[in-house]
Amino acid sequence: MAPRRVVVFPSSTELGPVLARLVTSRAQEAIRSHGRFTLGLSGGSLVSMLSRELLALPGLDCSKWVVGFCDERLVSFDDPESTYGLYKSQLFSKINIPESGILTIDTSLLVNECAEDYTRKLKKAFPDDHFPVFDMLLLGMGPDGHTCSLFPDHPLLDEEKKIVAPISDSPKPPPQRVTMTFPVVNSARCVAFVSTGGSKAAVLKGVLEGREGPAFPAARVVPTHGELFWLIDEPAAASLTIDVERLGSGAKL
Ligand SMILES: O=C1O[C@H](COP(=O)(O)O)[C@@H](O)[C@H](O)[C@H]1O
Repeated sequence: MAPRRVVVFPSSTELGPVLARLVTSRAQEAIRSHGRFTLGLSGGSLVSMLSRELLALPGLDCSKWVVGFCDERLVSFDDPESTYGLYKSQLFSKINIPESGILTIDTSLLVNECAEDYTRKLKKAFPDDHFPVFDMLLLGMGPDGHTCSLFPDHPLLDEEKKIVAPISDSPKPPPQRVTMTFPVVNSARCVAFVSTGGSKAAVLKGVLEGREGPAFPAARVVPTHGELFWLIDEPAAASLTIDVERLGSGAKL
C-alpha cells in the first residue's frame, strides 16, 4: 500500500493547476504502459475546477482517454444535476476525447437496470479485470463524509460483490443514482480526493484523523495497491493536527 499523501494548498487557485498536472502525468504513464488512460470522474464541485484547469493546459491530448463516472445521478443529461451533462458542456465538448471513450449511463432505465447496464459497460471496458482497475479516480467528499454515492450508515457501504450499485434513497438529491462500490474504488491505481472550503473542515478531521475507526465513507477509501492523495485547501485543513505537505501551484506530485 502506497502511503497516503495529504497535500494542503493556500486556496483552490493553487490547488487546481496541480490537480490538472497530476491527471496528465498519470495519463502519460498509463498510455506509455498500456496504451490508454482510464479515468473515473466525480460530480459536485469537482466538475468546474477540473474542467477549467484541464482546459488551461497547453496541448492537452485526450485521444487515448476512457472516462467513466464514479457515481452518476439518474436524471436526463440536460438536467443541471447530471454529472455527464455538466462535463459535456464544460469539458468533453472542448477536448478531443472520442465519444466511444465516454462511458455514460442509460438514463431511460429504472435505477436497478441502469446499474446493471453500467456494470456491463464497465466489464466490457475492463475485460481482464474482476473489478475494473482504473488508472485514476477523482473523488469528492460531501460535508457528511460521503464519497461517490456511498453515504454514511447506508447498506451499500458493505457491498463486496457488485461493481456498480443502484441507490434510490440518496439523502442528497436527486435520490436515484448509481455508484461504483468500494471494491472498485480501492482497486484503482491512483485515487485523488479534492476537498476545498471551510464546510469540509470538521468532517475532514474525522476522516483523516478518526481515532475510533472508519465511520465516514470517505475514510474507507484505501487503495489496495494504488496511490492515495488528499488535495485540500487551507480552509478545509483548518482543524487538522496531522503532518501534511504544504505546497503551491508550481508543485508536481
Ligand atoms: O453528490 C455528490 O457529492 C459528492 C461531493 O460533492 P461536493 O460538491 O461536496 O464536492 C461528489 O463527489 C459526488 O460525485 C456527487 O454525486
